[in-house]
Amino acid sequence: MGEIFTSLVEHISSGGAGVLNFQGKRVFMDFTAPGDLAVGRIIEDKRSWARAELLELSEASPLRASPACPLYGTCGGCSLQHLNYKTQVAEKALILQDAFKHIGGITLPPAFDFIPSPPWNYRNRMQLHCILQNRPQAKNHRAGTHSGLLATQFPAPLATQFPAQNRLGFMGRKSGDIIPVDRCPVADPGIASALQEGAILPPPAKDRFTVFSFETTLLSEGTIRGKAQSRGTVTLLGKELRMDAGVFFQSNCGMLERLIGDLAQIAGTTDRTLPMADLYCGVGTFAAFLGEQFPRIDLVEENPEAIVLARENIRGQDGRLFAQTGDLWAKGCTMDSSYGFMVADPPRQGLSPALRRALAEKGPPVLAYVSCDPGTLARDCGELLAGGYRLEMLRGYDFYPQTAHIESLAVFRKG
Ligand SMILES: C[S@@+](CC[C@H](N)C(=O)[O-])C[C@H]1O[C@@H](n2cnc3c(N)ncnc32)[C@H](O)[C@@H]1O
Repeated sequence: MGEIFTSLVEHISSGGAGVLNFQGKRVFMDFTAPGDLAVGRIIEDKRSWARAELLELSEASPLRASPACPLYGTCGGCSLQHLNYKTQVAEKALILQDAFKHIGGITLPPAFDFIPSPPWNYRNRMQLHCILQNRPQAKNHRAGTHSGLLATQFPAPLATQFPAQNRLGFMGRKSGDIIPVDRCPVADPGIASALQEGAILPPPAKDRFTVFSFETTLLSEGTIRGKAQSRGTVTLLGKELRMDAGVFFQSNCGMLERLIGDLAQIAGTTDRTLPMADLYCGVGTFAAFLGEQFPRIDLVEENPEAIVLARENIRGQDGRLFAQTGDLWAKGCTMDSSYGFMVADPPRQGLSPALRRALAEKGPPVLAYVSCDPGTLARDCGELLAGGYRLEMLRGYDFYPQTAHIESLAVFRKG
C-alpha cells in the first residue's frame, strides 16, 4: 500500500490530472481541481514524480462544477467535467504557457489568448466502438464496468442500466473497456439524438467507426436511421467542402470557423504575389479558404483518400497536391524558399525533424502553425526561433471542452 497524504492541488497537468506537491515531489492525481485539499494514496512512485489516487476531499475547491454526464469517471472522454468551464479554459492557457516556458524556454508574446467554445453539444466528429454481443470484440475490449472510483463523488454509471447487447460505446478510462453510451452531452445535437434513438449502426467489418454531424450534414462509416452515407458535403462559413466520415476532419466546427477566420486574416498580411503551402492539409479545409488569395497553393498530405477530397475542395485554384509525408516533401526539392506563406497542421508528433529543419533554414516569411499538442509545438518553436523566426502570436482554441486536449495557433514571422 502506498503512502497516504494530504496536499493542496496547485494546477492541472497537460494530461488533465491535478498536480500536488508531496515531500518535494510532483504528484499527479486525477479528478482533482486547483484549490482542492485532497487526501490521496501514492500508487506509482518514480524518482522525480509520483501518481496518486484520490481517496477523499478534505476541502473542495470553489472552482469545481458538478459533472453533467452520468458516465464521468467511467468513460475515457471528458475528464475535466469536475472543473467549471472558465477554470478549464484558464488552466489550458496555463498549460500552453508552461510548455513554452519549460520545453521551449520561450516567453510568450503579448498577443496570447485562449478562445472558449460552447462547453456542451459542440462535438461534430466522434469515434464510436461496437459492443454487439454476436460480434467478436477487438483485443482488450470488453463491455464496460465501473473503475472503482469514489461512489460519493461519481454518479453510478448508466452503463449498468443498459441492456448488455447491441450497444455502441466509448473507450473507458485507461482500461481498454468499452463503455456503453446512449447519450453524450458533448455530442452535436444530430449525433446525440441519433444515439439516443439507437439509430446508429456500425459498418459490418469494423469494431470502431466514425460519425459526423453539423447542421444538416449527418455522415457515418456505418448507417444512421438506415441510411449509409460516409461521404458528403459540409458548409463552413458559407462554403461547401467535401468530406468523408472515415477521413480526418476537425471535431468542433464552430471553433474551426473561428480558426479559419483568423488564418484568413493572417494570410491577408502576407505577400500574396507569392505561392502558399498547406502542410498536413487533410481534405484541404484551410487551403479551400486561403488558397484563393495566392497565385498557387501546394498541399502536402500522406493520406491518399484525403488528397482526393482536397483536390475537389480546391477546385478552381491553381493547386499542386503532394500525396507524401511532410518529411519526404521537405527532403525533396519542392520545399524551396519561394513561398510567401505556409500553414502547417501536423498530428500530435509535431513537425518531422527534416521539415522543421527545412522550415528553420528556408521557411516562408510567415508560418501559421496549428497544433494539437503544446509539448511538440513548444519543441518545434524552439527550432524555428533559432532559425530566425519570431513568435508573433499564440492563441489557444478550446476545440475540446470538458477534456484535457489543447489546440492552438502559433504565428511565426521572419525579420
Ligand atoms: C491534425 S490533421 C489536420 C488536417 C487539416 N489541416 C484539417 O484541418 O482538416 C493532420 C493531417 O496530417 C496527416 N498526416 C499525418 N502524418 C503525416 C505526415 N507524416 N505527413 C503528411 N501528412 C500527415 C493526417 O492524415 C491528417 O490529415
